[in-house]
Amino acid sequence: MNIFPNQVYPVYWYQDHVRLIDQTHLPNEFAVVEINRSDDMALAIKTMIVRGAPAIGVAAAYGMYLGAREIHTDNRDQFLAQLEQVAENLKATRPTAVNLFWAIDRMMKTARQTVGPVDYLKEVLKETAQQINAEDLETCYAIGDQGLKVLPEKPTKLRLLTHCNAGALATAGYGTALGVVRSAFREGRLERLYIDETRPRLQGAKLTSWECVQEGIPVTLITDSMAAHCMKLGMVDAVVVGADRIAANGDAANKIGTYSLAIVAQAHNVPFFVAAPLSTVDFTIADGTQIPIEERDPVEIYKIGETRICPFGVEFYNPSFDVTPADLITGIITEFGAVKPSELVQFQERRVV
Ligand SMILES: CSC[C@@H](O)[C@@H](O)C(=O)COP(=O)(O)O
Repeated sequence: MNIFPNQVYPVYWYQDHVRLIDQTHLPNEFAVVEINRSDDMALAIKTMIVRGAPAIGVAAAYGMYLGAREIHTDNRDQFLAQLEQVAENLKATRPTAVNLFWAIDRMMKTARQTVGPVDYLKEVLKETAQQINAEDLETCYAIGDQGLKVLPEKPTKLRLLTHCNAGALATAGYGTALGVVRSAFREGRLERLYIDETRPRLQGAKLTSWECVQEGIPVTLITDSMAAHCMKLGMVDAVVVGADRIAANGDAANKIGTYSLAIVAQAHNVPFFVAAPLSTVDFTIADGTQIPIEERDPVEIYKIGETRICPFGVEFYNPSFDVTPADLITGIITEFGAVKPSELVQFQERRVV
């Protein structure tokens, strides 16, 4: 079931262009933007019109095809050299979510390995982007199913807590962490979802709560600083979050605030799950110290709406992600099963590219 109206998805191919749900306007306005050029896709990723690790991977795959379409040469070597430039431009948008790099590398590898004239290569790139899009949706459903197997058996109806938006909007549809919540809801296993508002960009308040309201999922919004209090009162049975990049040892980068949530969960003996596709696992890095952390414009923290909330003269630090060490994670829920962080390497061969 698609939670969006009129066969719209967060990222999808429509006739001869890509359409994106503009996530900067939700929840007040549901707008769809058309993307025809690779540069515009890069800008949409940078400005977070499209956001969330799997969704920016899908968007970047389409960005590669749009870029390929703009290259006018019949010479294969020249085509591949120019496509490399397109890839670099798209890779320079956001550094943390590895899905972006995974999708671009997969597209580049496809182009290099495909035999035939340039026009045929372009056609294959379009099909590959569409395949990445379709695969991501299937992967989310599988993560939802796998999550159901490892959520606590008691109580029958669970009170879950999530951070940021790892929902349909952050993927090709359905979601990873919110996919698990969604599956629990559909199976009658969800009492309530608590959502951290997720300072500073408020993806929890603006996006996750919007998704839940669309589907009738019972939801309570809290500020990030309330999670410990809620756990102390016994209001939370498990935490489920997404990830932007998971190292080979299971350290997981996700939206800023996830790490403190994991510490709080451990202090209260609340299981802490990370739900993510294998495209989010970066087996080339041993641990989380090697994950690049994006720093964003400080305006995100010194203004709420149009109002400045602090005096002039202060300095700012605005890291957009943090890394939760593997030992704070109860299980990593992938499309192939949920495992302890230390067991993640068993899936290495199953990762495409
Ligand atoms: C399935 S999305 C998982 C993560 O990408 C999500 O939790 C997150 O941190 C998104 O960050 P964002 O900065 O909004 O792109």
